Amino acid sequence: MDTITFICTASLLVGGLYWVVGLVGSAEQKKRHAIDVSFGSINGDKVKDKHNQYSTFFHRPEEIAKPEKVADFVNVFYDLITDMYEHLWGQSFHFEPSVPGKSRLESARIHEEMVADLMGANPSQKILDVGCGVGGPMRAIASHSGSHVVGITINEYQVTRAKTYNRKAGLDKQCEVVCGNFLQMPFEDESFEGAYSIEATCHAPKLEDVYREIFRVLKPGSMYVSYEWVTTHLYNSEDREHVETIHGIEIGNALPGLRKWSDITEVAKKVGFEVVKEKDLSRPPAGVWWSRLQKTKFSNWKKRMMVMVLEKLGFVAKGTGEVQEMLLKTIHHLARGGETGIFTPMHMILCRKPEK
Ligand SMILES: C=C(CC[C@@H](C)[C@H]1CC[C@H]2C3=CC[C@H]4[C@H](C)[C@@H](O)CC[C@]4(C)[C@H]3CC[C@]12C)C(C)C
Ligand SMILES: C[S@@+](CC[C@H](N)C(=O)[O-])C[C@H]1O[C@@H](n2cnc3c(N)ncnc32)[C@H](O)[C@@H]1O
Repeated sequence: MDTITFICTASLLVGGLYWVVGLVGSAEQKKRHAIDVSFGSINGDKVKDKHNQYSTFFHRPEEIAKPEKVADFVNVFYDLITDMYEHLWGQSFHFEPSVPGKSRLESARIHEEMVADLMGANPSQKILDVGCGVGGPMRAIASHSGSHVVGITINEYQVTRAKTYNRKAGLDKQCEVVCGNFLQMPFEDESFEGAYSIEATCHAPKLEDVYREIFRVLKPGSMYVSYEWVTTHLYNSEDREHVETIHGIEIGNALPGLRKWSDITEVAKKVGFEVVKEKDLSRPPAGVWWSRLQKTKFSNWKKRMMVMVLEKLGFVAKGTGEVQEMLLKTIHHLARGGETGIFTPMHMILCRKPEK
């Protein structure tokens, strides 16, 4: 072997080893630049089946229309993507306006603390996090306000992750996590002094059902804040590109159907809330929320190629590439939704449950 061949072979071996090591570590061990393809929530041999199960919902739209099926399909989605999200995005599964001079994680924290400030959360209160994910916002809000936070998520794996992170952050006394459906919450009437939902109620087949349930568990006089995914006044249902973009967002994010911005207050009032404030937090002068998606696009396509090869070689679970591709397509649609202004993931509504 001549020197050049030796150097090339050695580099390929070292490079290959680097990627493979990046693939097999646990979510916490892995570095952010490794290919994020573990599925802590499901066995490797089930990834393809689960992804097929997920896609089937969109091939049979009548399935998505059945409210009782939606929770299952959302749960399958989070089994598939929770680890991937955590690796590259962190413990908060939402967007935020980018704040000049701040990193994405710092901007996310500001966006989360704003929820606590809007609710006026304080250490004497018990607050509900509706659709809590792995608890990034819950920990930020508990530390910022001193309040006790109870989170609910439909996904059992997220409950395990959230509890682990709460313990590690020393917040397990202040933060609780429950597995359950936010359409039928296992909580007493009037048992919370505040509630919030961050980019979560968009998964509900009917917004009215989740808002009514939140209204039920709040004490009179309590505040509720929500960041909603909606189409804006610029969306035109006659425009093919608009329709494609919105449908693309729904497919890649387990959404049974995006709502119009004007539906949000209407539903809040219908279930009995007073609407105190409503604002699209993505509007200028707020920094754009989709810029980071565009930056990651190219490096993600490189990862896609790598995953394809590794899947063929049997190093990663079959179906991994399909899940990754679904998320990559979503990036495109989300960014398009942001650029055209027809979609926002941060339509904020602040409500109060009236005093009796
Ligand atoms: C609120 C929701 C999720 C919003 C965002 C947190 C996520 C939307 C799209 C996600 C991602 C797309 C591409 C992924 C990439 C292919 C993978 O290698 C690493 C993770 C991604 C970057 C991932 C990260 C989270 C998102 C930006 C919805 C579900 C209501
Ligand atoms: C995009 S994640 C946002 C998580 C968290 N709010 C955050 O910002 O990090 C949406 C969350 O809503 C939860 N969810 C969706 N449908 C649900 C349902 N029917 N009942 C309970 N949780 C649900 C998901 O399990 C997930 O945790």
